[in-house]
Amino acid sequence: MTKIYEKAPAKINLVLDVLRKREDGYHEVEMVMTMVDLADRLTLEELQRDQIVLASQAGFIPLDEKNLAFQAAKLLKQRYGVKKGVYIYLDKQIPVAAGLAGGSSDAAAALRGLNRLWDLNLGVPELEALGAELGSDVPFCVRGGTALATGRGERLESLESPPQCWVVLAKPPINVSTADVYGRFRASEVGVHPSVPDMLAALREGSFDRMCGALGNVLEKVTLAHYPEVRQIKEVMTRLGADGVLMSGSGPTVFGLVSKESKLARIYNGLRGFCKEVYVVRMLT
Ligand SMILES: C[C@](O)(CO)[C@H](O)COP(=O)(O)OP(=O)(O)OC[C@H]1O[C@@H](n2ccc(N)nc2=O)[C@H](O)[C@@H]1O
Ligand SMILES: Nc1ncnc2c1ncn2[C@@H]1O[C@H](COP(=O)(O)OP(=O)(O)OP(=O)(O)O)[C@@H](O)[C@H]1O
Repeated sequence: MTKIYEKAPAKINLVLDVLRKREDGYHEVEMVMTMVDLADRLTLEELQRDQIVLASQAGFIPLDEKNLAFQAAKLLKQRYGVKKGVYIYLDKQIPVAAGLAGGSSDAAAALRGLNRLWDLNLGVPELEALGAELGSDVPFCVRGGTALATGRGERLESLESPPQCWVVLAKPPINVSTADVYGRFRASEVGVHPSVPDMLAALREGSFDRMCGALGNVLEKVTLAHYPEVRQIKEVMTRLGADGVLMSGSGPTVFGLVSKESKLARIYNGLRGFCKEVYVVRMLT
């Protein structure tokens, strides 16, 4: 029996700017996103009966139609008239509702994996378009790497990888709803917007210092106002010596970019003092 394995890495937003609210309720964004090597793992196997079955060791995520990986399988079956079943095992490692696009990356991995398992022969552009039907972050998760994302997040332009560094992720024990954060966001209240051109120049030059200087996320204003613990983690990470510190996506996870390995133990131990979920990972290049 064929088994397909797919890795579903977490993403971070190096820049997240929101330009305006659109007529359709979504927001027009400009984001620079990249992948880190904290990943869920999916195993996909053909089932004898025509059914989608999802299982996971994680007790705290839905395993039915609410799961984005399940939705990805259902979408492919409907769109291409697939009469086969699939068993998907999801080894969940990415924290949930964390701003790390865990669910979106699982959906993207399911699209990639089922394209192979069911011999659908879809190209990356087609998989990205299907991904956009599942969520704004899914097309980027299909493509991977580093990209500029515009529109509601689905229009992508691949970029060079960021200069290699360590990424420390710290997630406070709260779950933040992306819809809530966008709902509370007011474009008119943003003072200074982050500079996307500056981040693009940093990546072109391969300059770690310039990348740290160009980090910015306008959703921080909303999330930090409601969750003081996110602001506190940012302050602690900065004090402990991370070179650049930012909230990812709609939060609550905060990431710190660190160039010197010798700094990591102090930052990790300092954070672990009051935050249980801390990860030290690398950027995926
Ligand atoms: C915060 C980010 O994760 C940053 O990468 C994304 O912008 C959100 O991506 P996502 O979680 O895949 O978002 P979706 O599942 O498409 O939408 C969740 C909810 O967020 C809001 N939403 C999302 C994306 C966007 N550009 N504008 C929005 O206003 C909408 O209210 C939507 O109902
Ligand atoms: N495969 C999945 N893994 C985790 N959560 C999922 C999945 N499918 C659906 N969900 C639901 O989606 C919600 C958001 O989870 P997810 O981990 O994708 O958020 P996130 O990391 O904040 O995403 P983003 O950064 O794209 O906003 C959770 O409440 C969860 O119940």
